Amino acid sequence: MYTQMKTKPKVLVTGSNGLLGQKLVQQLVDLDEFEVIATGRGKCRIENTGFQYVELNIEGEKQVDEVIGLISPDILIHGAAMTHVDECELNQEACFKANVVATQNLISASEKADSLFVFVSTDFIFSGLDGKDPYLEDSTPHPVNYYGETKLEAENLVKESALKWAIVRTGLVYGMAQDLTRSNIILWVKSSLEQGKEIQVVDDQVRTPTLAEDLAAGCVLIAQKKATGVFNISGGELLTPFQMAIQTADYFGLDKSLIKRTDSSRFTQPAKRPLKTGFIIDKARKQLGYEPKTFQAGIGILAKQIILASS
Ligand SMILES: NC(=O)C1=CN([C@@H]2O[C@H](COP(=O)(O)OP(=O)(O)OC[C@H]3O[C@@H](n4cnc5c(N)ncnc54)[C@H](OP(=O)(O)O)[C@@H]3O)[C@@H](O)[C@H]2O)C=CC1
Ligand SMILES: Cc1cn([C@H]2C[C@H](O)[C@@H](COP(=O)(O)OP(=O)(O)O[C@H]3O[C@@H](C)C(=O)[C@@H](O)[C@H]3O)O2)c(=O)[nH]c1=O
Repeated sequence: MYTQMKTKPKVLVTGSNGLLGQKLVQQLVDLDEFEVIATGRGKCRIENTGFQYVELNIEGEKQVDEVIGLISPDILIHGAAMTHVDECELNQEACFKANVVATQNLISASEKADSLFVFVSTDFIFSGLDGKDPYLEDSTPHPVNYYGETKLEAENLVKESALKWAIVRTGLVYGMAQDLTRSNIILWVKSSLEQGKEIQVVDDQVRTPTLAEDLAAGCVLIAQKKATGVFNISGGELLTPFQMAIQTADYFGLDKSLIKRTDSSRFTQPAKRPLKTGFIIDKARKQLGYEPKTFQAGIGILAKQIILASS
């Protein structure tokens, strides 16, 4: 279960088996400044060592109370969520439990432990219809899908709590990790083109795609500085998915003619996507010293990890 070591401040991570979670645990362990407690649903799927793993389904109020009460983390980084946006639209009860009820469980338990609560949120709290400028930390949210509604509701629970808190907003995270339960844009474009499949890709949605390692690095900076408030932690380039797909094809020398440009009126998914999101990241740059990789450099990092994973 868990052995009290109490030599360094304790950081507890939720969602450790996920894309962000695996990168976050790796960076926290490598930093060697914290005692790292990784929590996740079911068995540990992280390959590295140097941390303790505790099974924790955060939808269980009693289990959350027991684990947080026993560990009493100095910092809790809450990345766990139901992240399949379409699945969230179609199964709203499951989405509410995973994204709202679970967050309330963690808040209640953390208030007793007086932890710094770092909540990972999303650009999907915004409508994407507020004009061409990317979003600032104080922009007004208007979610257009249920996933976005639950993440906004969770943000408000955090803000209304008695906790010291930070909210990390990011968007369109891409990267490679073990046994992921969902793909991400570079991986699905690359695998589709390698299989000779034609893909319809929108060119009217705008994002600031974010390398998973950069998102993790932003969360680590907040933990190190015990920073509070809202921080936009994303890539620094505004790109459409079509532009991202073309850059991915060019990088891997794949057939660009398979990428068919479309737009949101013709390409629809079960859950509506906000049209133009993306973030201004000046506050994180100035206050945290955060500096993301370019999208090109991010693809290069993924390319190396794909080669390593297949060797
Ligand atoms: N990916 C993206 O593009 C973006 C993500 N975000 C936010 O970043 C955070 C991390 O996202 P990402 O790493 O990509 O997502 P993943 O889906 O890769 O990871 C989410 C993790 O949460 C875990 N989880 C879900 N429900 C529970 C539960 N009830 N108890 C315990 N663990 C649970 C999942 O467990 P299991 O592995 O068992 O399924 C999974 O490991 C999320 O909060 C997401 O909303 C924000 C913007 C963009
Ligand atoms: C699958 C697909 C997606 N797209 C576009 C739609 C969208 O803008 C972009 C990514 O679509 P996906 O459905 O893969 O990812 P999506 O669910 O939109 O990703 C979201 O995940 C959640 C967790 C977040 O918090 C958001 O920030 C965002 O990253 O690519 C196409 O154009 N063609 C396609 O065939």
